[in-house]
Amino acid sequence: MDPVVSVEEITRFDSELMRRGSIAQVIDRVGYALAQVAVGLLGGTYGRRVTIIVGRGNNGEDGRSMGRHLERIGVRVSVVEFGALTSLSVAPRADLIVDAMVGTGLRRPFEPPKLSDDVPVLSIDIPSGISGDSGEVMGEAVRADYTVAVGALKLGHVFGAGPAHAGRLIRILPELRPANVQAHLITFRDLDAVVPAVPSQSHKWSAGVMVVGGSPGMRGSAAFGCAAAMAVGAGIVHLVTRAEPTEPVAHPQEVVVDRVESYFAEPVVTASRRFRSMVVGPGLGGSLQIGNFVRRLLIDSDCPVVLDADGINCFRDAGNLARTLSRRRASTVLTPHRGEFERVFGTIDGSPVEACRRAADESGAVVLLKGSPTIVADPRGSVALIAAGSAKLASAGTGDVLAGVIAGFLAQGMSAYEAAWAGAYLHGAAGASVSTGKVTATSLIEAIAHYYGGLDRVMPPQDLLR
Ligand SMILES: NC(=O)C1=CN([C@@H]2O[C@H](COP(=O)(O)OP(=O)(O)OC[C@H]3O[C@@H](n4cnc5c(N)ncnc54)[C@H](O)[C@@H]3O)[C@@H](O)[C@H]2O)[C@@H](O)CC1
Repeated sequence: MDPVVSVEEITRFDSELMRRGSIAQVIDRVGYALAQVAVGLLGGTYGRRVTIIVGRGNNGEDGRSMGRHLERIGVRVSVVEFGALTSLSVAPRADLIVDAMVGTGLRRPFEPPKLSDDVPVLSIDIPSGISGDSGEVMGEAVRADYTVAVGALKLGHVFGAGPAHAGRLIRILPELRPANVQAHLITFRDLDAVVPAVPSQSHKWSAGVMVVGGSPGMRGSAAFGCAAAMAVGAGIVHLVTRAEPTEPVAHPQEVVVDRVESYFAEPVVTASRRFRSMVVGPGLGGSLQIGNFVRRLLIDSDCPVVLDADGINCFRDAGNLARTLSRRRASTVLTPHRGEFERVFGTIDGSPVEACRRAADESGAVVLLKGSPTIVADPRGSVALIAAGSAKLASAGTGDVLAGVIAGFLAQGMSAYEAAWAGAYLHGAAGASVSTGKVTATSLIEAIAHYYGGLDRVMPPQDLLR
């Protein structure tokens, strides 16, 4: 897991360095490490020319320090003050332009000089003009070919326009970060380390998953959840679904279908005792009776639950949801998209990470907010960020697949927090590996089964840091 810090966290850390009088040494180390990266990119030092555009803060100081180290090893360096510059587009005599104009200290809309399109640009820490917290462009922003993150990644590397402006992200001096960072970026190594090994003594009920969902005319979602749980190793999957007596129920062949005419909690609670996890919600529909059914099921069942879609929608607000969840004896993972999240927990008008952390604290559940990146917050305060996804995943049914994957992991004994972030990473990484333009729920399930089956062989093509 790679720590990801907010601007507030890093500013506090820098102030502490200044208070201890060690900022100058730190900047010297940063400059040395940056110079090493530049030499690697330039393929040597002899005859190489680097133009460094510096601002007035520590980001600019990093640039100056880098320049001194490059000069020492024979690179021809020109340092240009950002304020004195309007254009670098006319015949820049450089092999590399370094953007050290403004880093995490960005406070107002930025107006970059025009940089040449022909010379690669390396941004120090974060491209100038990108907010270190939201990743949004403030005014205009530099489009870098390389961004060298100093110390920990910043939220702005992962959110908003940050990834698109950063180019290839390289990190130096990872130890330069505050202690007790709460947000972490999930990487392929993390998934690889937690995926459950199948125990030699296992039988199908060791990892049974029950999916409760579907209503007349809304069959697909629950079926996708079932297939996804099987793809990641669920031993047996039962689908409890409401259907008209004559209606065919689409589902994978291996799934056992318990067709009910109405949703009543008691028999489902009794049946749930054999299962290790449940998905509640996909295609369930909404009515007073369904709301009561979901509440009863959550309170009376001892199974870890992934509460998705209509399962979340049947709660009026966060207080209403928290009251029910506080009576549960097992863990809960909520998997809202932004609309579902805001309807229950209120509009996100600041940091989505903070909003998600508050929602987890308020509800006592692990909250997974789908997006780019997906955020998973644990009620104990940890936050995982998953940037493995791709825009190709925005298609009907992919959310149901995610709920099924998480339930499959829960059934194999993973904690709710771990199952949620590992599920989101696998879902995103497998989705991004599909070569067709758009990912359908069916192709995604196949990709997940393939990716999961060969975890020890596949390489992670889309991690931010390589
Ligand atoms: N652990 C770390 O991450 C460390 C980070 N360091 C560097 O320190 C940087 C942060 O330094 P500072 O807090 O001094 O902040 P910056 O240097 O990023 O920015 C502050 C300066 O930029 C100006 N500024 C703000 N918005 C502007 C805009 N829109 N247009 C033009 N100028 C603008 C301010 O007036 C101020 O002069 C990091 O980005 C990184 O490069 C290192 O120097 C120390 C260790």
